[in-house]
This record gives sequence, C-alpha cells and structure tokens, in this order.
Amino acid sequence: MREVVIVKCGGSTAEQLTPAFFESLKAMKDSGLYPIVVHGGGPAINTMLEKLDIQSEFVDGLRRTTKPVLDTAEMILSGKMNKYIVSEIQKQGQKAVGLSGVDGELLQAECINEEKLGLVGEINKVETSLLNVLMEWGAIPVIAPIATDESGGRLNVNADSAASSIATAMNATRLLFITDVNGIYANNEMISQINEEKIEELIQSGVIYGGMVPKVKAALAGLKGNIKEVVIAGAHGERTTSEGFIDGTTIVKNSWINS
Ligand SMILES: Nc1ncnc2c1ncn2[C@@H]1O[C@H](COP(=O)(O)OP(=O)(O)O)[C@@H](O)[C@H]1O
Ligand SMILES: CC(=O)N[C@@H](CCC(=O)OP(=O)(O)O)C(=O)O
Repeated sequence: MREVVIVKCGGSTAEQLTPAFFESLKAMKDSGLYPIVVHGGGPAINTMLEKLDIQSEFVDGLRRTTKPVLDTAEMILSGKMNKYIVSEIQKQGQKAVGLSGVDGELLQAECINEEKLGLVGEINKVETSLLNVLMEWGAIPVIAPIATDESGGRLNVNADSAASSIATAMNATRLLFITDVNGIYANNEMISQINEEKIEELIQSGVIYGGMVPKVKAALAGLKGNIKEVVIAGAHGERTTSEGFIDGTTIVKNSWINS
C-alpha cells in the first residue's frame, strides 16, 4: 500500500524554510513514502495587500475575500510561494510540480457564506487522479489553496483546511502541519500529545488562539479520515526521524489517551 504524507507548510514559515525542511521531504521519498506539499502564504498576502492599499480582515480565522483580495491571494499563493517551494525542492535533485486547485480542477469547492466571508470556499472534491499521475512520475506535488467552484470561478481556501481535505481524499496516513512554533504550547511548555477534548478546553480558555484555531480544527477533521497521526511542528523542530518526520505536538483521537 502506498503511504501518502501531506505536509502543510504555513506562510509563517515560508521565508524561513531551511535546507533541513527540504531534506526531510527527500528523506520521506527515500524511505518509500509519497509526500504532497500544501502551502499557505498568509503573511506574504498581507504584505502585498498593504502595498496595494487593499483592505482585508479575518473573520473566524478566515480572510474575508473580495475580488481584489482574491486576485492578490492568487498572485502570491500560485505565483510567488508555489514557485519558491517547487524550485527549492528541485535544488535538492527531486522532481516537483506546482499547481493550484484551479489546475485540472484539482480542488473543487463551494462558497462557505458569501455575505459573511466573500469568495472563500470549502473543498468538496479533490481530483485525486491528477495527483496520482504526478506521483507515479516521481514528482512531489506542491499545491496552492485556490479552488474552483461549480461555475468555474475561483475561491480562496484556508491552507490548513485544504491540507486536511487533500489528506482525506488521498487516504493519507500522516498529516504534518509545519508552522513557526515547534508545537502547541500551554504554560510555556510544548504539549507532546493532545486530544480533541483538551483542544476544546484550550480554545475556550484562550490558550489556543488566532491562526492556531483553524489549524487544530483542520487537524481534528483530518483524524476523522484514515490518518494515523497528525503532527503540528516547527520548520526547525528539535528532532527529525530518519523518515523525515519532525517532532512536535501529536494530535490523537479522544479514545487514545486519558486526560
Ligand atoms: N497555544 C498555542 N501554541 C502555539 N502557538 C499558538 C498557540 N495559540 C496560538 N498560537 C499562534 O499560532 C501561530 C501559528 O499559526 P499561523 O500564524 O496561522 O501559522 P501558519 O502560517 O503556519 O498557518 C503561532 O505563531 C502562534 O502565534
Ligand atoms: C480563506 C483564507 O483565509 N485563506 C488564506 C490562504 C492562505 C493561508 O491559509 O495561509 P497560511 O497557511 O499562512 O495561514 C489567506 O488568504 O490567508
């Protein structure tokens, strides 16, 4: 059975992705796994929106997306971020193909709530055969989270939720969120393992806030699929296994631990 690993790379880490991160993708491939990279680009989108003097705001962790905001997000995600990651992987001597959810209708989505969020989508179908073709060719697919809707329009999708939808559709066994912190922290200490109940408690008490909220929600959604393990880790995690996995906070199903 082919083991697919989804590696979501946060926009917060984009400027700081080290050779170690790209080596970890190579290590995954060398050990027979099939990594797929899904990336964000939130901070770079913010910078470009400011430069262009386009207003945007976040509602429940999602960017309210008008048409000019969508055009800017697509320019940064499908252009700058996607090609940066593809070229860095290629520098490692690996094959990589970058695409957004628009290409080959890879990510199909429906608008969540146009009045509240504008052009923001939730994925309802992934064209998995396209990813299979690329992986058969030996490439690491690198995916930007812009999706297409049923009338061929484009929608902005949160990258954490895109990663989780792709993980479920591809029957992935592992989902890894690489971000700018080494894991989930509480009382200045990193939590090594956490379940849904404890996550809810930490959201309620405000210990988990901001961009970490959609991330843990996407992680929990991922656990409902075939996935054995969801990990939130830093690009500079303290320990990387021979298979290329970086240490961080492991999110487990409620029944797996007693807390
Ligand atoms: N309990 C927590 N532990 C660690 N980070 C947290 C926590 N709660 C909120 N955060 C914030 O979440 C951020 C990561 O989310 P985000 O900025 O959206 O990253 P990305 O761009 O990688 O998706 C961290 O930089 C931190 O500020
Ligand atoms: C709808 C929505 O919020 N889309 C995100 C897509 C990029 C993203 O998710 O990037 P990070 O992983 O860096 O957060 C946005 O426009 O910022």
